[in-house]
Amino acid sequence: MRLSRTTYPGARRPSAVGVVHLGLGAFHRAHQAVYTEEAMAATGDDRWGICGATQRSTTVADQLGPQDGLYTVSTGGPPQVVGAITEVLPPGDERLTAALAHPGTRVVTLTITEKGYAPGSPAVAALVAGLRARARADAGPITVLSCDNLPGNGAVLAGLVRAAAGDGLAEWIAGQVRFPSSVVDRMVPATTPEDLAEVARRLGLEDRGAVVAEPFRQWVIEDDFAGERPAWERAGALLVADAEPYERMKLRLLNGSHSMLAYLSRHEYVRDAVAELAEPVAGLMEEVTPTLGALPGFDLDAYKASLLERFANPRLRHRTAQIAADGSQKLPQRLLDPARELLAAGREPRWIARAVAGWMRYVTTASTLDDPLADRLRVPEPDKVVLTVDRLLAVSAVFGEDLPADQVFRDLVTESLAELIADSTG
Ligand SMILES: NC(=O)c1ccc[n+]([C@@H]2O[C@H](COP(=O)([O-])OP(=O)(O)OC[C@H]3O[C@@H](n4cnc5c(N)ncnc54)[C@H](O)[C@@H]3O)[C@@H](O)[C@H]2O)c1
Ligand SMILES: O=P(O)(O)OC[C@@H](O)[C@@H](O)[C@H](O)[C@H](O)CO
Repeated sequence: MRLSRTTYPGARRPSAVGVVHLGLGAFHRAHQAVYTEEAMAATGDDRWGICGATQRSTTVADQLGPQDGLYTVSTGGPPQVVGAITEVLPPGDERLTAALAHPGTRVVTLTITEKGYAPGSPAVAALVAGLRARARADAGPITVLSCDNLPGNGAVLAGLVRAAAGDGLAEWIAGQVRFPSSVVDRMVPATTPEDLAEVARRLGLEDRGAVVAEPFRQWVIEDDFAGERPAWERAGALLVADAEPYERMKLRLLNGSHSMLAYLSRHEYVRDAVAELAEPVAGLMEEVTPTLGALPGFDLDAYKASLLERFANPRLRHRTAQIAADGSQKLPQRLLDPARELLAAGREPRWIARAVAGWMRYVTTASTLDDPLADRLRVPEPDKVVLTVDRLLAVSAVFGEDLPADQVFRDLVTESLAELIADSTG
């Protein structure tokens, strides 16, 4: 029997939709939806049901629709049923515009992946159509909250929305919409068939929308809302004036290390890769530490140690291939920004160069390349190190104009790539 509000009548039943979410993947279900569920439980304010939409495929709608939006999150103990999602819309569903224009909707959250922030993104187009309808309906203020792994994600999204909306909507957006940045953290691998089988066994019901996550979770949100919001702080979210120091720490230490593991290891899962690569990962973390802003009272050494433990979590089947995908969209904020800052300070970003060389080996040797810039990342003779480094550094959408011109960086990457190729052929 399948999980649904009929077979599991005890699930939370929000009284209204208060949040619209774009990009209803595994991460939203294990992160923002859980915070929202717990905020409703803590306050008794049940108006914060989530209307979730997908832009790319009908898979999630097919999984969650027949389950009335219910699914489970497993972090080690028994699967927990989450009832916060009340509507699931497949790509192109016209109800999305109506939901964004409804006065009860006060917040839009997004997890549309890094490439979802490219100009012309369908998610941004859908958001702008909804905001236009909301302005016409005079439905009141709304907060647009990016939850993707990008620096300054609020400002980036605001820029895309303003550009797509044009002058006609500019005044309304300026008065009615806020775009706070937020930093999100919880490792949530794509669900595997083994995970689904285990959840079915433990729950006694089939759950095709199940997600498996690590126990740790963090959400740092800039406290700049246009109107009401769920009391996420009651579920542990941190409301701050400026998320940037958290963002640097998380993107550079956690996500930078994740990418290094994905490109330097041949293991299928992160948990095994980290056993092999503990030294380079620790080296990378030390190397980027001078580029992190001050976080008074925060124990950085404990955080770094905890990351190594989190990566090694034996319950997580986090595939290195999933993290390696879309590298052209991830390298700049995870590895290249800190490299620039280290170079400017006269330091050699050796471990970053090694991770970048790992990416170069990966994009030139992978049998299929899952990356929006895949066509530009093909190199005719991948065994020729200098040529490969030349060709890939010239992709300015990834490396800008400055890094290719930096001889120290070029030499470090060339040396590392030569070593990696020698290691894999020798
Ligand atoms: N999974 C994690 O551990 C994790 C942790 C922190 C942050 N995040 C953030 O959440 C994002 C999504 O992760 P996930 O695990 O849910 O992935 P997922 O593959 O399960 O879901 C991705 C969602 O993004 C949508 N999407 C993909 N490409 C898009 C595009 N070009 N335009 C608009 N929408 C697009 C898909 O339709 C899907 O709904 C990540 O890219 C990251 O920014 C994930
Ligand atoms: O989800 P992505 O594709 O942006 O990146 C994969 C991982 O590096 C990342 O998702 C981490 O699991 C996450 O950022 C942990 O909070």
